Formats: sequence, structure tokens, C-alpha cells
Amino acid sequence: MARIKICGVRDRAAIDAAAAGRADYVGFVFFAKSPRNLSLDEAGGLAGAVPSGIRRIGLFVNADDEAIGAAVRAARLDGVQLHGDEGPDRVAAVKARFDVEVWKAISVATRADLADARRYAGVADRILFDAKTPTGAALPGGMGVRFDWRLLAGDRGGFDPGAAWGLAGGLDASTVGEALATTQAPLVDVSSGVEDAPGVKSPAKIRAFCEAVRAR
Ligand SMILES: O=C(O)c1ccccc1N[C@@H]1O[C@H](COP(=O)(O)O)[C@@H](O)[C@H]1O
Repeated sequence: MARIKICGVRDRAAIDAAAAGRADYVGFVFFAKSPRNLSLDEAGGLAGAVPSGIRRIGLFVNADDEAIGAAVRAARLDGVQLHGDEGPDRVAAVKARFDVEVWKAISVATRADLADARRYAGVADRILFDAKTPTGAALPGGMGVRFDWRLLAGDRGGFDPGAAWGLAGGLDASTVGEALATTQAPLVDVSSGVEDAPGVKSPAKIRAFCEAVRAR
């Protein structure tokens, strides 16, 4: 069964719903432009509400070591998701400096974009294939944009078949079944698809999403 990450949680009700749905990960966003952004204090408070079986992943966009380190400590992060323009060297540096798993998001619109993932082979602990948001968009993710999941069927553009990966972008309870059937993704990551408004998580939608994944 695919693992589940509920990203952009901002309150205890969302964390409780993720736990009820037996999600594997919750995501804390540390990106000021996002409606899901958390202060260090907020993240520290929420971290204590996350049950021990759920891993805490911090999302960053082109952040420096100081910002990542402060969040890792405040929220006792188990992992970081680098969702900006971080190249393989930067991903390797984050991995060397912090004792956490490191995910790298790859923006996908066409098959040619999949080749980018190969650059991170042996560097990132997990590749997250996410939809490329439109040029000039406010955010590089978290906008409910999906890509053609058929691109991930087969060899995923030559991506290392043994490497850990996941699917994000435009998922919700009504689409995740089709996404899993098409891609066989070992992990799905959702944010806006389990919200009532940007940054406002819906416990009912979180539970429905988890049920839809488990129904596969
Ligand atoms: O959620 C955000 O605000 C965000 C901000 C900047 C980069 C990525 C962000 N979210 C991630 O984007 C994907 C897809 O989200 P959605 O389900 O389409 O809304 C997911 O990995 C989020 O964690």
C-alpha cells in the first residue's frame, strides 16, 4: 500500500485526522509566501501533537542552512523536503549537515522533465515528482496542479528503479485512486486537495483521502 503524506498541516485537528487515517508523514511548510507557512514557535507546538509513528517532514524552498537548522530543531523534523531550485550539490550538503532524510521535489510538465530526477540518484533519499506550476505562479507547489501521470508509468524516464520516490500535485480523494493505478507510486503527497481554502485543512477530506488510498 502506498505511504501517505499530508502536507501543510497548521492545526491539531489536521494532525489528528492524519493520525486517524494512519498517514505516514505530516508536512510542515517553512516558506513565507505559502498560506501554510509556520513560524518556528507554531511548528514546535504542533510537533508535540504528532504521534510517534508519524514522521515530520519540513518543506523548504531554496532555504539556507540557518533556516533549515532552526526548523529541524524547533519541530524535531525527521526529514526535509527541498521544493525549490536546489541542485544535487545543495541536496548533498543538506544531507551531510543534518541528520534527517532528504527529499527532493522535481517539477514535471513533460517527459523531458523526468530526466532531472536522474541527477539526484544516490543523493536524495526520496524523489517527489510534483506538477510544474505555471510561470509566474505564486508558489512552486501546493496549488492543486496535476501533470500527466502516464509519464510515470514504465521506467519513469530512466529514473533509478530502486530509488524511493513519490507522487504529488493535484491529488485528492477522488483522483488518488486513478493516480495510483496509473503510476504505482509508493507514496502520495497531498496538500490543497484536503483543504477547504488555501491553508485551511479539512479533517473530513484528510480522512477521505486516506481511505481512498487504502481502498486501492
Ligand atoms: O504547500 C505549499 O504551500 C507549498 C509551497 C511551496 C512549495 C510546495 C508546496 N506544497 C507541496 O506541493 C505539492 C503539491 O501540492 P498540492 O497537493 O497540489 O496542493 C505537495 O508536495 C506539497 O507538499
